[in-house]
Amino acid sequence: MVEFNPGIGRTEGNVEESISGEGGLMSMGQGGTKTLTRRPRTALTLDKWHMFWETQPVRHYKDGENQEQMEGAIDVPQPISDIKQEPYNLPSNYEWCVCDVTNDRIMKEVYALLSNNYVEDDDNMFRFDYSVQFLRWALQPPGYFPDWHIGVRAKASKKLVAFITGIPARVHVRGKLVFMAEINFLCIHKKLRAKRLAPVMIKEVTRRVHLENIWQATYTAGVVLPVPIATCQYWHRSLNPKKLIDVGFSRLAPRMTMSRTVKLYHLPKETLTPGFRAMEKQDVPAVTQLLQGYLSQFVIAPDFSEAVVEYLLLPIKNVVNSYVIENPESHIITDFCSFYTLPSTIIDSMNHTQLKAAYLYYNVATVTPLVQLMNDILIMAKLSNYDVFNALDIMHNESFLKNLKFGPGDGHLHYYLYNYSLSAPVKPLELGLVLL
Ligand SMILES: CCCCCCCCCCCCCC(=O)SCCNC(=O)CCNC(=O)[C@H](O)C(C)(C)COP(=O)(O)OP(=O)(O)OC[C@H]1O[C@@H](n2cnc3c(N)ncnc32)[C@H](O)[C@@H]1OP(=O)(O)O
Repeated sequence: MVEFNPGIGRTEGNVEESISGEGGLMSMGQGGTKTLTRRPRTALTLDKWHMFWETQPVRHYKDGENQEQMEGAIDVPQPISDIKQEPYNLPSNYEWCVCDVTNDRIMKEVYALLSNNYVEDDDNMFRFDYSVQFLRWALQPPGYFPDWHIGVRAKASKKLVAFITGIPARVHVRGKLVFMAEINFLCIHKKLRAKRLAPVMIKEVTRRVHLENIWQATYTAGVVLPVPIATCQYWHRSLNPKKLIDVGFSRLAPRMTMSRTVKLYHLPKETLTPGFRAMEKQDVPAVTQLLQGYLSQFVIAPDFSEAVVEYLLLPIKNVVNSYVIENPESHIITDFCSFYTLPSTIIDSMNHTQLKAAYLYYNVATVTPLVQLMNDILIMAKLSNYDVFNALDIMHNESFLKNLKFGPGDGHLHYYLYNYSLSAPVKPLELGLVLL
């Protein structure tokens, strides 16, 4: 999947070096097809020397991939008073800032940075286009810490050039409740790449998380770092095949015409399950119960309180869509499904600027067959003009993907834990956690 080109060598103007004295190796990736799986252009391989990651409390390849591991924290917590009180040093022409996500002007800057510099597919045809509204939702869950929304600015121009965020999360790991940070939206302006700024940003967010007495984190990435706890695959269900083919997201299959393809992906105009409707505030306790019951079977899953369910899963237009099935007679909520909205910019297309993608989020099917529930959610996405519906092969998703005409993408998404070792790797179907 990825290729390491060892010939690239050491880089100039190495930010991390100026702080920690380490050198800077860089690697280049190869092209692929169309899944955007948080894979930056510089891809990494298993046997690469990870100058930064080698120093971190994560599992390392030298530990032996299949060797039995201890389960639990790698490093014990330090006393808070021993934690470095000052931010890490940046090169002299840059400074830290907190990005106040409630501030429209600052969010415009964050949006500009991410929409021009965040994750692209290997061929640089598509780039994630997280909306301001989505970012606000993703970054302010109950109990969030404003100073975990970290920016780096150029001192002279004050231009925002890099970003990383954390949010607090309660996660069950093999039945044990662990307080964690979910780290996301690590982004460095294209002109500042390969200067070892990322390790400094990761160390700074780690420091701020530690100051809240939290010692574990979880994150996902398209790159292979030491060492994924699980590797998942994205699957894609065409909703608007003509546009997907036009913009190069998918190809016409051999011996298929456009009109046969359009017919193949046709969906009914109405959902099929009686009692299918949008989730409302009054459903929060029932949905929480459904989720808690369902998610308890997975090795890694969020601990959803009613407050978190209300925050994360009540529908917000163009951010998150959630549906329940209410039994028409008993009025009991028996099933739940949801997706979030993450469009991508189509980088160089004559006819289209944006790909509207829905990403499967959390589902629980207790009465309705999961495949039927998923068919209904596809119908809802189609009715709302999404172009494609994406799903990972986690939880029980594999059971319906092929049936509902999802096709496998080329990209993989790797899940990671920071400062937590698992006794064995986790299969995608043992994962009950979706990171945005
Ligand atoms: C307790 C609390 C703990 C909290 C922290 C938990 C950990 C959180 C970890 C962060 C989770 C983020 C989750 C997401 O947001 S995943 C999304 C990541 N973002 C993108 O892909 C956007 C486009 N790319 C970029 O903006 C840059 O290429 C980034 C910023 C990714 C790297 O910038 P750049 O290309 O200019 O590189 P560098 O010279 O500064 O630094 C090179 C070093 O950085 C390591 N690297 C490269 N990519 C990633 C990556 N995605 N996660 C972790 N490490 C990564 C790399 O292995 C090397 O270290 P080593 O191999 O030599 O050792």
